[in-house]
Amino acid sequence: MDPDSQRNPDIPSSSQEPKAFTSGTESSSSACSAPIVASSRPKRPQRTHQVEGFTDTSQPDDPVFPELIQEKVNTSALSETKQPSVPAQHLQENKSFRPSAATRSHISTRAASLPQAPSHKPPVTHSTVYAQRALSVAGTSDTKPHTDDDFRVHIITWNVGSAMPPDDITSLLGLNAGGGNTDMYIIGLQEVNSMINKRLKDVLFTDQWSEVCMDTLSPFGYVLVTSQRMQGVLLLVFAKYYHLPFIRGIQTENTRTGLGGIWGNKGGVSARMTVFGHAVCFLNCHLPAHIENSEKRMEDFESILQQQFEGQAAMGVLDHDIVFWFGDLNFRIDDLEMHMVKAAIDNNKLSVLWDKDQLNMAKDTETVLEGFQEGPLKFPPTYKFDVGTNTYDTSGKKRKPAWTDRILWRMRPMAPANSASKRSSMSGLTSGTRVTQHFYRSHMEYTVSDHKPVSSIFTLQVDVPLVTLIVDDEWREVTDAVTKFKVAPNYSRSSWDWIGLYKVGFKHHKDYVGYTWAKQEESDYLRQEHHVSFTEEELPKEPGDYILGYYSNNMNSIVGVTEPFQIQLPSSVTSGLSPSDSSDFTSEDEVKKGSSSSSSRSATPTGQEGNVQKPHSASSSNAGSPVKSSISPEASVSGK
Ligand SMILES: O=P(O)(O)O[C@H]1[C@H](O)[C@@H](OP(=O)(O)O)[C@H](OP(=O)(O)O)[C@@H](OP(=O)(O)O)[C@H]1O
Repeated sequence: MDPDSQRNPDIPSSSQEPKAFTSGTESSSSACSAPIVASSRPKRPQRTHQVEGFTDTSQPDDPVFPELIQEKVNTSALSETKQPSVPAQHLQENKSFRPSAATRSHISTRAASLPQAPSHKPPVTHSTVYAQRALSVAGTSDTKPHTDDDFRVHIITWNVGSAMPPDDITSLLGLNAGGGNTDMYIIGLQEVNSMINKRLKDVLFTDQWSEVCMDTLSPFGYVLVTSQRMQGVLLLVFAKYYHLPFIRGIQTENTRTGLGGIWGNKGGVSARMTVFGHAVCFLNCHLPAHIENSEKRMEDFESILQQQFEGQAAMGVLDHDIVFWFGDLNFRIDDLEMHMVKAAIDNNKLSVLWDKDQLNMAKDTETVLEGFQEGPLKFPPTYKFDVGTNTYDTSGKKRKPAWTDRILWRMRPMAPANSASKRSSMSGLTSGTRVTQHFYRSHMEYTVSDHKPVSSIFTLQVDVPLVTLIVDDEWREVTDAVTKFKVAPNYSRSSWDWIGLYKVGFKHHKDYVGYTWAKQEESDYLRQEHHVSFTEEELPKEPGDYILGYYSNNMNSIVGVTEPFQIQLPSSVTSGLSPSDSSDFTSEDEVKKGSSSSSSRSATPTGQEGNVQKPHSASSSNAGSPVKSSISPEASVSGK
């Protein structure tokens, strides 16, 4: 019988599917960077004006020119802040955005070929960094709960109007109080001075905007991960330095849409990467100006979306698990006269303007905008101001105020379960990912440009693993060979679940070198945490890096893993025991030993509840290397 086909008939097959979160999708087949000049783009049916999936953004209630929001320093939180003297394991980032985050608390410090999070935060000389992490989101009226498990992404967009950077951007970055709790900063600028002589200087040296951002962020432990510039459109991606090993596959692209696609004064620059295994794309756009160009803006956006990232992770913008789209999108407020717009702003009636915002209107009709979400526009229009003031345009142009500067996001939709497309196999990718917007605001205090900057903080989370295994980072004695495990409340256990011991570099979940049943006594049912141990016979003779994997009998897959840890037992233990030395087996087990060859891949121990007493455990200590189970859990089950 094929053990892999032995699903528990009581469990519907859909619920037996593991929810894996890995990165990478098939490349879209769309043509590379061919501008779309679609005169009539597909429209989609009208829907109610509502922000899909938006949970909350907590901006102060429609203040007109709000005063700088007072930083709320939570003193009780402060008293609990993490100081650098706290042991390393308590300082470890434990973000659920990372795979198996909860399993990381055991602090494996082993270097091994499997990806692992930093075992501890390296010493930080900036003494306030840890204190700051416990504060509420800086400079905001954030009311969303967020924990250390969140991966925090702070996005800023600003049309800087060819201005020099201001001396101090700490409040823009939320660093003046409570800073340092963000994991990544994404800064999208437009109209960075790109005069020829300035560009030449910027090629030789770093441009001043990049410089000021780096200077401001580096004391807080942020480093520039990547940047992309297309004339005045600049995208900067920063991350905490200890995330660098987990930010991979970085690629950048740009699309010119100015002058029919040959000039880069308008267009989009993007950076894609996997962040802890999740494919994320950041897209900074400067779309055409002027009220009458709404349709052109959509066309250009569609053209920019044709960007294809080359290489192994060849994919388009919308193939990413999460896309953040921001910039001077240049949409304006239709219909309403200038005085009505200004009255709405002055009287704090911004909602009057929402329905006339061209982007909001386009969201209802444009297919290409489907899935893009945006928080409510509770800040006043960020364009157009007299430079150096908070006064809307008094020049001869008399531009109507507009929310030109925007930040949106999009989760990759799940393919229908029965879809035959290539992506259907990845349909679960984003099912457990959650993006929460914590605030969406403007920054009125910056006056160097005719636009105000806009920023937003997001937290990214994925489901925690169904089973969390906790193990010490070294097994030097047989008595160390213990693991604790916790199961998620929604996890359906089977008494035939087992925990396999794998040598790092294993190729298949059946390549365990030893295993033990994930026992659960009757009296255990309400316990959160369980203990199991490996006996001497189950331990490998070969020292090296190993991991434990929890195999779910119901789901036919591994649903929890540890990071690599080291096994190095004393020679007295590893001197060799013949299989017959194991006294753990019933005579029936002994009879069945022959069914599992030590040289072949072990059969999946998919135990159907049979009429044979399960062994407590099975021996893996057979002669030869790599050590294979001399008897698999499967072999111990009647009828196999
Ligand atoms: O000519 P391109 O390269 O498209 O650049 C445009 C023009 O400079 C616009 O000036 P004008 O109105 O004189 O044509 C300006 O509009 P405003 O002067 O209204 O700001 C736009 O600013 P943004 O709207 O910030 O993009 C800017 O993007």
